[in-house]
Amino acid sequence: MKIFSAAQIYKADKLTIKNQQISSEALMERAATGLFQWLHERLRGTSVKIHLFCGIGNNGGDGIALARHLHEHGYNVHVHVVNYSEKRSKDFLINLERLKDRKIWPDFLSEKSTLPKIHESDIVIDAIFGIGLNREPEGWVAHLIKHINSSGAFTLSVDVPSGLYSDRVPENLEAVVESNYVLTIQAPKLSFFLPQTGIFVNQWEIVDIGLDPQYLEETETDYQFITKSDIVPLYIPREKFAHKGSFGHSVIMGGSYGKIGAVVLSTKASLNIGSGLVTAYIPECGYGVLQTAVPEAMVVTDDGDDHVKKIKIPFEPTVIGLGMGLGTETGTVHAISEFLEKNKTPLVIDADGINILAKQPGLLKKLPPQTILTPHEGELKRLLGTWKDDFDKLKKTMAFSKEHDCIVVVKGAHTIVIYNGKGYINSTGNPGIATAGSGDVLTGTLTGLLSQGYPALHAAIFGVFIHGLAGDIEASQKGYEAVTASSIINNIGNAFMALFSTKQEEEAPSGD
Ligand SMILES: NC(=O)C1=CN([C@@H]2O[C@H](COP(=O)(O)OP(=O)(O)OC[C@H]3O[C@@H](n4cnc5c(N)ncnc54)[C@H](OP(=O)(O)O)[C@@H]3O)[C@@H](O)[C@H]2O)[C@@H](O)CC1
Ligand SMILES: Nc1ncnc2c1ncn2[C@@H]1O[C@H](COP(=O)(O)OP(=O)(O)O)[C@@H](O)[C@H]1O
Ligand SMILES: [K+]
Repeated sequence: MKIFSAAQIYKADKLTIKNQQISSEALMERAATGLFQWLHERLRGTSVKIHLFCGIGNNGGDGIALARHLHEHGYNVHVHVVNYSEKRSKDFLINLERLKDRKIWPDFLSEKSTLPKIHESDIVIDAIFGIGLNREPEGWVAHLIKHINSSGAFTLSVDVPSGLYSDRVPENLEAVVESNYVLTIQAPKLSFFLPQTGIFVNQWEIVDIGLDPQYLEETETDYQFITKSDIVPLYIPREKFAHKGSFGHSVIMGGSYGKIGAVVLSTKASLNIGSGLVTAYIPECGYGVLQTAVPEAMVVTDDGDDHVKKIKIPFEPTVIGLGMGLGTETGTVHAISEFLEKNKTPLVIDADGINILAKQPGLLKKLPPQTILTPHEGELKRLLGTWKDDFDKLKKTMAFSKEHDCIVVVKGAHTIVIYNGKGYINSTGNPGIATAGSGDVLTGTLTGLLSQGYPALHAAIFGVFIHGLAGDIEASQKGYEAVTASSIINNIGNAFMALFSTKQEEEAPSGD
């Protein structure tokens, strides 16, 4: 699902009006109808008090038009126009007149107004600012937003939570509506998915207003929200006469005294995602553990007892996943540097592997093309240095990925795969996955996909999705707290099954 910029949405808007020969006001009516239907299906005519806070632009226009529909169906509506500017939009004014024709008189809020009382059991519709927000709200509007946030009332935002930009972090985080639900017009916005701005969006859903399909289809976007329909086509089916050699040989390299479990997890994940053969490359101390914990895997031990210190792999692997639990002992850093200087095998690099690259950035030039790096925020900072905010972080990661021709998997609640100037935002996963070792499972997953011949970018996008889905399946049965890295591995198979389930389920264009 594409994530369009505000400028692209405005362009789609214009083209739709031209190509479908409809007025902008008719387009607003489509939005209002979609919003109304969503609410009406859930409220079913209840007498709950609904406060609509409407700005004076088209976002406000959507709100005013929605108020009319609600009123016509007998709802108890209270319309407050947030009069932050004299520059009212044409379609706002048309809808305001229609409202007045029906004898609904909004109250006009300005700097001097007393704020309306909002009871906890009321509903707030937030249509103050949409994607037209281009500066911080004035003090009194910020104050109103704080008032809404502290009311405790269920808050539904139209298009975006008011005060939230689609592409940058607001200066005053108290001047942003904390939405319970966002009904977003046509496509989600980038800010919904980043930690600093996504906190204002609890759940979201799309209201489809039928913008020009050709434009939507043909326009390239910097970011995509990756859902099941993007993932299924990436799958490589297994052939009947395939044998284990057809699915490659993964090496999982890592571990040190006290951190052998990281390699166990990656090794198991690599097997579970379908790697033909898996060899764990570990220091001597982990031999017994590995052989016992993962009988399917082979083990090659390093000369080092407690940590890796001289890398010798006695065969040619298909792919190597390295770094989990590796440590950064001087001997290990030296061994990894020496190894990377000569290595030509495709790589997935995580954890201490990334930390070693950060310490010796010269090694980045030696990485094979399209090496996959899987940093969490801390590791990414070591690689890139600091950033101003989440948007700057993405820009810097894109530049880094371009410079070194690597795929960067920025891990988080919405993991984002960055490559070739594009960002692929994952839709699966839950806070239960924020648990020790889940990153090791991800590295094993990606390694196992590369081993089977998935192109590197596909492996990253597909693997991140399956990993999150496996965690979702576990959480749906056990709750967030009980999700462990091992339980994610155990659900990889179920995640595949869910991907190809023939159960007729519609893909909901929504997220939380
Ligand atoms: N195709 C679609 O997607 C459709 C979208 N639709 C809806 O339209 C919405 C976008 O509407 P919009 O362009 O009128 O902008 P909106 O957000 O209402 O702001 C209004 C104006 O406020 C101003 N302003 C900005 N910041 C400010 C500030 N801090 N304090 C004070 N003023 C400030 C700024 O004007 P300025 O003063 O800069 O000239 C801005 O233009 C969109 O979110 C969706 O809900 C639907 O109608 C159907 C079709
Ligand atoms: N709030 C969250 N929601 C969903 N997934 C999360 C969340 N927090 C972390 N994750 C996922 O958990 C994994 C953590 O990886 P990492 O920090 O490397 O853990 P470890 O080092 O313990 O293996 C990543 O895949 C990340 O995307
Ligand atoms: K809004």
